[in-house]
Amino acid sequence: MAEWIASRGGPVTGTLQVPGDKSVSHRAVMLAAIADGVTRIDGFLEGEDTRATARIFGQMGVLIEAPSDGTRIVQGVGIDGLRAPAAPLDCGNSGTAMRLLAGLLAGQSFGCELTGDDSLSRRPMRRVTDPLAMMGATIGTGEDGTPPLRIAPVAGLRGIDYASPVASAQVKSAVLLAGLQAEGETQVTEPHPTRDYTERMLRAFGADIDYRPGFARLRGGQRLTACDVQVPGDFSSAAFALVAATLVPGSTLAIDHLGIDPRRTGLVDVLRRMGADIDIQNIRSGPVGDIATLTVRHAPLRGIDVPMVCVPDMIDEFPVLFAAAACAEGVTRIRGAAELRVKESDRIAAMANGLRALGIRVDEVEDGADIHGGQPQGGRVDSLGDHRIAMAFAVLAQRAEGAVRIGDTDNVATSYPGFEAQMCGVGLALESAG
Ligand SMILES: O=C(O)C1=C[C@@H](OP(=O)(O)O)[C@@H](O)[C@H](O)C1
Ligand SMILES: C=C(OP(=O)(O)O)C(=O)O
Repeated sequence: MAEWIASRGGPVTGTLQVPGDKSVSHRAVMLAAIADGVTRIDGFLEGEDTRATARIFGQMGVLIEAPSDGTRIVQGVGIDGLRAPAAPLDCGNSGTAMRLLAGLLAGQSFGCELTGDDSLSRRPMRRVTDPLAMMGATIGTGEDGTPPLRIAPVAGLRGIDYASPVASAQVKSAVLLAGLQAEGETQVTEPHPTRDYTERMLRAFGADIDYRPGFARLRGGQRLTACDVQVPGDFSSAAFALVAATLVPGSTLAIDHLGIDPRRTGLVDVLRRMGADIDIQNIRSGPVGDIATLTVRHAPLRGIDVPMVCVPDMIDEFPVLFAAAACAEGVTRIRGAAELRVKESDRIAAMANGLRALGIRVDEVEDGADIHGGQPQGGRVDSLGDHRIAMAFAVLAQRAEGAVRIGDTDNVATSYPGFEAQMCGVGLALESAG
């Protein structure tokens, strides 16, 4: 099991271009595979999660070439062209892969099994299997609605009008992907708008889909047409360097070619409220949302009450927000974030325990925490195999009094391959242990 030692580095400086967006990369492969024609994907995230998605379509007879890093050429087989896989489909660590594939495969005429690693095997799947069952799918789960998912062949699905109880782009996307193959219309409403890449990309692939924040509707039986995809940099990956540059005195960092969709950039709003100095420049529009250059300079932070309305727009950024809050003056209060408990780890507990080990007071509640900012000490923390927890502590260590040893860091490659090298390149002190 890999470990890191992270400690105070120099100021965070230079220009960075982070790897491609994970959400867009998953969807690009999925839609390209079931479209008619050949799709070229550039900027594809070479992470373990998105590679698992590509591998799974290979198992179902889709030819996907990788002429160079970050490029995929997908020979689409059409919505009715997937072949029954001979073996279980391993989603690895990826909730996005498993939940979206559950929707995409629920209406197929062949059965299959979706499996995952230990972390994914503990995550809740009823949030997708319940609405898919309402559409006529038969999906068996393990105890407590956990993976593996055993999807039975069906003769057809029927559209539904689904009011999702949870603000989750994965749930919305699973229902829409099933709806594409269902009879009649499928409609999804959300308690709070979430990232709309599935809607945007379905439209780019030629589907007739009606959507606005918190709402999407499409007609079943539509075919998709291949459409080249240029994947922007992943804001969730950029968040680590963004916070590191904010925390370390003397820093000025530019992050280029970054997706800045408002459903993803809640952290920018929250950090600015805490006192951060972040500029967004050179905004240009792309098919999956605007891209821009972010420039961030060091600034002292103060604790705030994080507005609950921001939570879905920064759902993957909470680990690194905990790190920022630990170095802020005063208390940062997070509420309405219970979803964090069912990610790759229980991210509230993982961050609270790690911060306490470094001398920071954290009062945990079911749906959040109060983080009492102070001076983090060196020490040992466990990332519990969760990529974002590992990266968040590497950032926090840049302000710690003493080295921070971070356990179980292998899964960083699921979302941010090359994190160590990129972070060292802009000034962070981070090395593999032993
Ligand atoms: O749809 C997506 O690509 C994602 C949605 C979010 O999950 P939820 O839908 O569970 O909020 C996010 O945490 C995940 O990293 C990616
Ligand atoms: C929650 C995450 O991903 P997923 O749900 O795809 O495993 C994440 O990347 O932080």
